[in-house]
Amino acid sequence: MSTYVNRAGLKVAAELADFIEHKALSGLDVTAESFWQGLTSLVETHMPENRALLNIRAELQKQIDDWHPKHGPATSQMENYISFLKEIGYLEDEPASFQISTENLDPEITHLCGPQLVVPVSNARYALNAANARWGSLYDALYGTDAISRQGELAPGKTYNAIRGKAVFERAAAFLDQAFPINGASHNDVIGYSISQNGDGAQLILQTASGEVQLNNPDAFHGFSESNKGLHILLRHHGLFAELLINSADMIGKLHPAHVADVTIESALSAIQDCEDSVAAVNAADKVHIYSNWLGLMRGDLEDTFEKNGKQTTRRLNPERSYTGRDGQPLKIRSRSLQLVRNVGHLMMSDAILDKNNDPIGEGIMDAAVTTLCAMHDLKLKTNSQTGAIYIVKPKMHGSREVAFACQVFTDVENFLGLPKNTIKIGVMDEERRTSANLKACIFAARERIFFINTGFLDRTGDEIHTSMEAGPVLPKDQIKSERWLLAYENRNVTIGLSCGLSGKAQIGKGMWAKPDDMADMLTQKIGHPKAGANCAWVPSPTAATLHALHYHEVDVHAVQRARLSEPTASLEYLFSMPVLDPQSLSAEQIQRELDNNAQGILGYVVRWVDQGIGCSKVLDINNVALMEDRATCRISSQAIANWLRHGLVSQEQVLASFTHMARTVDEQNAGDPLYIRMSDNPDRSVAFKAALDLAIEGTVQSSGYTEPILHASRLRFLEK
Ligand SMILES: CC(=O)SCCNC(=O)CCNC(=O)[C@H](O)C(C)(C)COP(=O)(O)OP(=O)(O)OC[C@H]1O[C@@H](n2cnc3c(N)ncnc32)[C@H](O)[C@@H]1OP(=O)(O)O
Ligand SMILES: O=CC(=O)O
Ligand SMILES: [Mg+2]
Repeated sequence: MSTYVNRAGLKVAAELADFIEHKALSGLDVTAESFWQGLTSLVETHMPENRALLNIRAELQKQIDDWHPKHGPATSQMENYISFLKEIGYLEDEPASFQISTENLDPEITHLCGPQLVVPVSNARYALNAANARWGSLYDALYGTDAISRQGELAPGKTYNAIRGKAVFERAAAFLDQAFPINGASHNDVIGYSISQNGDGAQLILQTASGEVQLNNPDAFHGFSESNKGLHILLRHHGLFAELLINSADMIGKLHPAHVADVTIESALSAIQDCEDSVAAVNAADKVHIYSNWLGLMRGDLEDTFEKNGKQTTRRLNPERSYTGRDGQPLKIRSRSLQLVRNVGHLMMSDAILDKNNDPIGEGIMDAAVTTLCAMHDLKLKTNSQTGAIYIVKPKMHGSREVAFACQVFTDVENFLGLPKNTIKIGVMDEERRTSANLKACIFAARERIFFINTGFLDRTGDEIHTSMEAGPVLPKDQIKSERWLLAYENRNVTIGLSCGLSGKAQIGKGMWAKPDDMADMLTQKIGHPKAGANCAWVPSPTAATLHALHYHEVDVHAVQRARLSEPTASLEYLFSMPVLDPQSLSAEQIQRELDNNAQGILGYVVRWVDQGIGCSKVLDINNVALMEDRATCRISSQAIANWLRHGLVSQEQVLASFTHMARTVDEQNAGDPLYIRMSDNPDRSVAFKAALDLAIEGTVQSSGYTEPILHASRLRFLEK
């Protein structure tokens, strides 16, 4: 339990007050008094609306729950369903045609297209890595993953496998041929890359056995530099930089016919430092930890010291990259991804601050004020945004009134912190069904500050199940994702975004690649995102960013967007078309396997959340595929079980038996973790086991099917033990 201090009528956890007054405010022209006064009035003005919005969610859900038993699934009488949604205010009137008018956005948002990395900001080591993931080694990403087959003679082995290395050279050359083609030759034919300088500047020389050749587009050569690593040659295609490192003495370079020791490419153009679904932050200490890391990123002085491969390493933010431009002039290139921060949504309350009635305040309101305050350091330093913008990603909003509410909170934060109007930009997650159905109205509500829309299909799938809980049993979770509703959702997001003028002004983003170790599969599938017209799509790691970046060289996203501009928007009928499952279509074994798979995923995720405070984990599924699990994926699995329980496909005893059985499997999988606390020895005494089970058994009554309330309460119970 926190010790509180009084600040302008609020009770603030002492450690949070200390952080704000001695760290976050230090060096800014904002006094502690004005900050606390501003926060107090923010809370007083907005908490009633925050509560009202949550009540509306519950009220609408109740009416939808009541409708289905009388009428059946939406697909059985779509017209009637749509009229009903209009009547209850779930479906809003669509605004007339308009274009967004957001100003002062960085080119990483408006023009450059590339991967968007997400990272739990609670983990400084990873957060720094994400900020530095603007550039990544293509050689490392290819060599270190299944992007190059690991079979037979290509298997990585214990020491460097030169055959695998050669396959890496060839794949890298294929990339160079695609992005930087050579007149009448291939990069595979090049035996020397060099620079020639004269009074007019620098020129790239490519030597083959049959003589000198030229890039098709000589303007793709941008500059060069020399360092103790070798000669660095800077190229650019589709706005994205790539660098060849030439060094004949290097261990890798000497094996390459043209001594290319590495190909490094621009990878994560932006990174979302996440305060939401990938973190476990349940009390004032956790929030202060998160805010401190974000402050460090915004001040540029975050560092973390840790042991890696038996060596102490200190990680810091990378400095800008320096080159000599083609014109002979010094050239600075950004080395860090553009930092965005994801706040929490409107649901959760935080007792890090209590209001005048001793009630916890909206955590989203607190995040808005504190993450903006921290980002004000960058407004002075300009090492992150070059245009004076603060980028806040706002998740889990339902409909346009909730978006308008978030924007109003931002306006008031700007006012009390003395920031120009619309300094805070909003990234609207399109991840709740009511937002997808009213997307145009949602964008309209944020039209002056919106910097992205993004299809968070994981939360969105959880909400799809929860919203139609009473319609009937849902399909197994992998099948849900290939249904027509999801295609309509993804398509509508792009076409509506384009019709509201996002192209060239803001991002249309797509969702997470949730199989962090399956890079070959990602390379095949995720090109679908830029091909659909997405400026960016989420990746779980820097390596995935480097590989996904290749897709943005292959696809000209702005051309796709131009082509899709006149495409009609998929109808609501498709959006609401998720079918109910015919229970007879699944065998008892299939039902059991789906239940076990969901139970394993929930347990594997929850046990680390509750016992160790880890909000995002790699967890094996029943087929031994490592999956990224966060609160959104846990929402899907728990809602899926809750739905089958509700419709009698599984019984409560069966669910308990499955969790008990899978707890043993999860315990075995974690046997190598010295901090791990086993569940299966005594499930009745394991807070984590109970939390996992509750998420499924109590799933139908969780607000929108969210996992946060049970996870937070369970972690707090664990900490009190
Ligand atoms: C539905 C949604 O909301 S999706 C958004 C939420 N999800 C996320 O944010 C996913 C973020 N990703 C992660 O947390 C991790 O990649 C996990 C949990 C999936 C896997 O983590 P691990 O098991 O530790 O990964 P693994 O062992 O393969 O790699 C660790 C290395 O990769 C780096 N790394 C992994 N993920 C990231 C990341 N997202 N950002 C930066 N670095 C990362 C680590 O820094 C570490 O390198 P280091 O030793 O040099 O520090
Ligand atoms: O936040 C992303 C999602 O898919 O949910
Ligand atoms: Mg989400």
